[in-house]
Amino acid sequence: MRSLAAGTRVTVEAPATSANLGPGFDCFGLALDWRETVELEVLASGVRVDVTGEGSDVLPRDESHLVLRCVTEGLDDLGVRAPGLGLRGHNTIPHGRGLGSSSAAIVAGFVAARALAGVEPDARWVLRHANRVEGHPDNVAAAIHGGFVMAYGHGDDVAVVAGRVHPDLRAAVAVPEVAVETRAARRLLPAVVPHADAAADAGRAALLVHAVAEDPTLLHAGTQDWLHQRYREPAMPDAYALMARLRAAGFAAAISGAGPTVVVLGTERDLVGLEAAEPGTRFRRLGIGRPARAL
Ligand SMILES: Nc1ncnc2c1ncn2[C@@H]1O[C@H](COP(=O)(O)OP(=O)(O)O)[C@@H](O)[C@H]1O
Ligand SMILES: N[C@@H](CCOP(=O)(O)O)C(=O)O
Repeated sequence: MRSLAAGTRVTVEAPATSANLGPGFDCFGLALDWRETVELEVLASGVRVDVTGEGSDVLPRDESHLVLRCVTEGLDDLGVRAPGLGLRGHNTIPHGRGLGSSSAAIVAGFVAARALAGVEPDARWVLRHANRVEGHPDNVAAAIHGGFVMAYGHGDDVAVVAGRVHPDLRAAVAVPEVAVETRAARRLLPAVVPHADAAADAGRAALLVHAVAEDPTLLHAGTQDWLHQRYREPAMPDAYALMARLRAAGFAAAISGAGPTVVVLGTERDLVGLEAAEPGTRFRRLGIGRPARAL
């Protein structure tokens, strides 16, 4: 196994992502223009972790840190060893809000592993590893490719197609203070759903691909879901109610990922009335995000 020289370093940036977008459960992912960076350095020995921003009060400072775990797993797979590792995380994506913080961390770790090992970037390799760690491919695929993606496959056999994004597409997110763990939100989903709901979601998912690519006027119809959001309402009643009110007012609102953030899609013009519709709520407007990359 090749050993890396102490002092080898890389900085990686990865975007926040919004998954599902209504009917695309575990398939659709949208990268947002909201990034965080992490610096990795090969040390002569030991582990050093320094974190600022989101999660800095709770994240582990040892080798169990999610980014470090992915760097180590990636290096291992590449037949490379780091005698020690230092990490400096500049975290901006809030955790457990449905904005893909864990996927950003995981993807950053695998991208960093290849850069530290001095091998060329490989999106398929990162997707395979990141999907295995995350357990669902939508956020990691969007973080790897940027823009709008459709991830598909079964288990480890995962692939992704990048969809076209209309140049005027924007997102607005309302991010609650409270976190909901993705794992907990997944446990709320039923094992069986009515055939009519599955069929309706499939139709809306197809429509959403067209709406995102060509026709933002169809975003409201295209973000309608019957398969998962309603089952998660008990874990995020306020977010669910906000989404329902926004939809009733004509906005293309959905629960972002496993929630509780509410994401609204539209052109800049479509999003103008958000604050007037929900005076107590702060919306952050975002463009579409770039792929994760070593800087
Ligand atoms: N930058 C990071 N560094 C280390 N761990 C992280 C980072 N971002 C997220 N995590 C881990 O992922 C968890 C959040 O994952 P999850 O429940 O899937 O929510 P999210 O929707 O934010 O991805 C955090 O509690 C933390 O354990
Ligand atoms: N398809 C997943 C997406 C989870 O996204 P996250 O940003 O909440 O981790 C799900 O809905 O469980």
